[in-house]
Amino acid sequence: MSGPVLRLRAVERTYQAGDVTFHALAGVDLDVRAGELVAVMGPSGSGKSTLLAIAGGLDTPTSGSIEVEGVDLGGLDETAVAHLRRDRIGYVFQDYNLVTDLTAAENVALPLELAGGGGRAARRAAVVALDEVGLADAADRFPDQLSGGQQQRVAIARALVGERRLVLADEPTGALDSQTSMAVLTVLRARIDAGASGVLVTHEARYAGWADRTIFLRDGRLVDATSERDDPQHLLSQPS
Ligand SMILES: Nc1ncnc2c1ncn2[C@@H]1O[C@H](COP(=O)(O)OP(=O)(O)OP(=O)(O)O)[C@@H](O)[C@H]1O
Repeated sequence: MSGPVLRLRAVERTYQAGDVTFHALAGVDLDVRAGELVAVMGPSGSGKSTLLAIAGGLDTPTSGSIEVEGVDLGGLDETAVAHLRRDRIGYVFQDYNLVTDLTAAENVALPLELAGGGGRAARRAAVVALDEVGLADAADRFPDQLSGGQQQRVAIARALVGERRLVLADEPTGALDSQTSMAVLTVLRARIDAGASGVLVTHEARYAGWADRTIFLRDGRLVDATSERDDPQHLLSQPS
């Protein structure tokens, strides 16, 4: 397809506290193309996780539109959004979110099995996905037998197994040391270079450097963006 994999237009998310309306997101536009990784940076409370949750159909905007591979989420009922999320979108959480009593392969196969794929085909696809993240040997291990970095690589394999081409990662390196973070980002970058699209929320400029461009949120607004492969460090020192 030629259009962006993810398209946000005029996205607003407000919370009501008595008479006061709080704008967690105040009109955000964003396009992410196939093969592109966009980093999202900004101070605590600036709306990064809200943006990701809305992009992933986990939260609903107060107004504005979200399209994933040309499908407008606003035109779908709850079940259809859940299906689109399961089939098209991979979400990577800071704390991995693996099912503890399933093996690595079973964790990765889970979204395919939930989508009605046969157990064997799902298992095969899972092993291929684990191989791509360098963990084929760990297929039969349980999460508590894997290091943090290995668990996060399993989570990335699970996020991108099957037909899903959009990965939304909310501080996936937050719980990892810097060497392990590099290994996880290398895997994520390779999947993007192979044609996936990604959004990476991070607090750290050195990790944002793995993205093609960085957008910077402040008080729910996009305040600046780097061009391709710019060093995002200057955005952090930008005065309010
Ligand atoms: N359910 C909610 N009710 C009220 N306010 C909320 C709710 N969820 C988020 N917010 C507010 O929206 C704003 C944006 O939150 P969000 O979690 O998106 O920020 P963030 O940039 O991801 O922060 P951090 O870097 O600390 O994770 C915050 O001020 C937060 O308090």
